[in-house]
Amino acid sequence: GVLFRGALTQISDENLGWNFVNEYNNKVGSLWNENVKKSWNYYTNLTDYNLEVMTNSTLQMAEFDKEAAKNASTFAHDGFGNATLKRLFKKIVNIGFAATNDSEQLKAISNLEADLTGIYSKGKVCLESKGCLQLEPGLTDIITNSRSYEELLAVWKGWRDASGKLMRTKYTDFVKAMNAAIKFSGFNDTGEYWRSWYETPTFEQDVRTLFEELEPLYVELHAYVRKRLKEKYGKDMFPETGHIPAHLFGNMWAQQWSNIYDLLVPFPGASSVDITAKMKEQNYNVTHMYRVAEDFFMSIGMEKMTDAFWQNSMLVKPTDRDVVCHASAWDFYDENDFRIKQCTSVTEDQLLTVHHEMGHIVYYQNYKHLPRLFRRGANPGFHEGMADIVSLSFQTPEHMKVIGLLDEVPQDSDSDINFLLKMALDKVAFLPFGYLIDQWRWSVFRGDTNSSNYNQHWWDLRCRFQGISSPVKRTEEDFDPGAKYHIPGNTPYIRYFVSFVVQFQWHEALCREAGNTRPLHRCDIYNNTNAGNKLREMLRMGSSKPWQDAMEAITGQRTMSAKPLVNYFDPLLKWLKEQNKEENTGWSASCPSSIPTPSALAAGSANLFISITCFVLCVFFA
Ligand SMILES: CC(=O)N[C@@H](CC(=O)O)C(=O)NC[C@H](CC1(C(=O)N[C@@H](Cc2ccc(O)cc2)C(=O)O)CCCC1)C(=O)O
Ligand SMILES: [Zn+2]
Repeated sequence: GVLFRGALTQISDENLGWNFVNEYNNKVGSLWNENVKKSWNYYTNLTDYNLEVMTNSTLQMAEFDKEAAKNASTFAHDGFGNATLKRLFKKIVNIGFAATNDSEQLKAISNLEADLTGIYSKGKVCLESKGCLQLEPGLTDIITNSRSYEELLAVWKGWRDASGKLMRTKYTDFVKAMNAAIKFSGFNDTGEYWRSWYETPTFEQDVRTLFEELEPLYVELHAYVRKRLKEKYGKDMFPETGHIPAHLFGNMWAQQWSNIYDLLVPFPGASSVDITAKMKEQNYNVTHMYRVAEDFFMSIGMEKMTDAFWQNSMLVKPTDRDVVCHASAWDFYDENDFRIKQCTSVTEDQLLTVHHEMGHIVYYQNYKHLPRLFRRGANPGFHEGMADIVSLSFQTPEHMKVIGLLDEVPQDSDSDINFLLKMALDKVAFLPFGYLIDQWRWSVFRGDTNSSNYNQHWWDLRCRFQGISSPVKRTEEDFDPGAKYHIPGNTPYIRYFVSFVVQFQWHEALCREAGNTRPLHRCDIYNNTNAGNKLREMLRMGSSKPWQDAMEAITGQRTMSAKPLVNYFDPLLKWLKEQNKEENTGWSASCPSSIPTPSALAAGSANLFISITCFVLCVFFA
């Protein structure tokens, strides 16, 4: 009977296949819910006990995944006719690190990730002026608001000493354990496994091509920002090579530059929106920020946040325990419990992050009807694109007026350039950063980069792609990648580069669907259910189909394209080229050999003082 046949040949009866996957879906309901709850408990209360409970749960899940994969392979699922059934089986057998037969490796992976995340989340820098500060909110506030070269440098270097520098050895072990485990899944290294989620053989080349298409726009923005920062900090502090010191951008990683918009305003006379000031003026509190975001999603036809969301989320930093403050959205796979964990403060940056995290929740809500194996983004970049898409509407002056954060909508071209520059400081500035993080990590996983040149390769990429350089000497004692959450947190990053490309493709398509007649950068899909319905068509697919089908559902195309992003910023590019006529745009591919430091600045001005004095005395006595 079935047993004998199952023993020697694989089961080809698809009805038995459906029984298997339906049973799997029911079993993982409580299993995944329990596992997510234990992760949530650790991330919102970093105790050893919660870590142990979470690690044990992760190991149990791995055992379950291995057993399910083994049973699934008794079916001839590759030969199944039904594409959906075939796809479900593929996801059941594709279990990543859990395929290892050495549970010590899994324990190491889980514990090292927790150790590294713990170092990052508990890291603090003690400044004589301000006491001891953690990344959020203390160090972030200084990096955002200080305009002192030296103060920024102290915080920038201090954070790297308190985070990445302490992670180097653990990270080396972490990579080794992950690469050893992933081999049991048939992948050469962890990077190959992560790229497999995009189901695109040419994925690595595709993202490089997209980056190269977008680089000219970035180079013009970089040249303009460099010119303005030289005016502010003095050109002596900038290396001859054309790079910009990494600590001057209002962001700890120089990944987005909108916090220094005040130093860069193209037309100070024209209107530009300082949303943070307006929020404070109007006594925004944290809950109101979440209500504003919920209102946007409901206005395009999405469901409201569930009661469980409001009851179970952690929306402000607790004062009585250590937590992972890095914002995140959580799906508990029970079709009702969806949460955000965020140490929310009342700023513009944070209001955008609220919309981002809630965007993830809206994706969870729109695929909660699917088998659990399909309750993910069409690819990881799609989940991030969905998280960001409403911010392209939300930030427009038109929408700022709708929600009362702007009194009048300016129509003059100067204000338009002001607005476009502000958007570019987030969306264009980010592109090389979003691209290079996993260039570094994929090369580490491949073994091309190892602990003898971690930092060297990191700065080679930062200098080459971002055109920024370290304001202080860096050695292999440092481990600057570890100062960025996603490296200790082991969250893949190319998803954000993909997101920043596809969100403009979708924005263009949704605005067309909404009958928008304004320029793309002024389009606001608020209150437009046609746009919302189009978006929902894609969201409801989850990961049940290849992402090309999901892309087609919104845009009618099946590929990623940089054109909508370039079109969106076209008016700005013209203006930037005009501004940069006298500039040597670009920078040398390798990092500067010498680093101007504040002492050099002091020495410089001392020399200046001496030479002036001599000049005066010589003239006088002559
Ligand atoms: C359980 C779990 O992990 N859930 C996932 C969601 C899921 O996969 O279901 C999740 O919540 N991931 C956290 C992560 C947080 C943030 C982030 O890390 N952002 C990047 C890059 C960036 C920056 C600006 C921007 O506009 C968009 C992206 C950074 O800060 O460098 C922090 C602020 C914004 C988003 C996130 O939400 O993506
Ligand atoms: Zn996200």
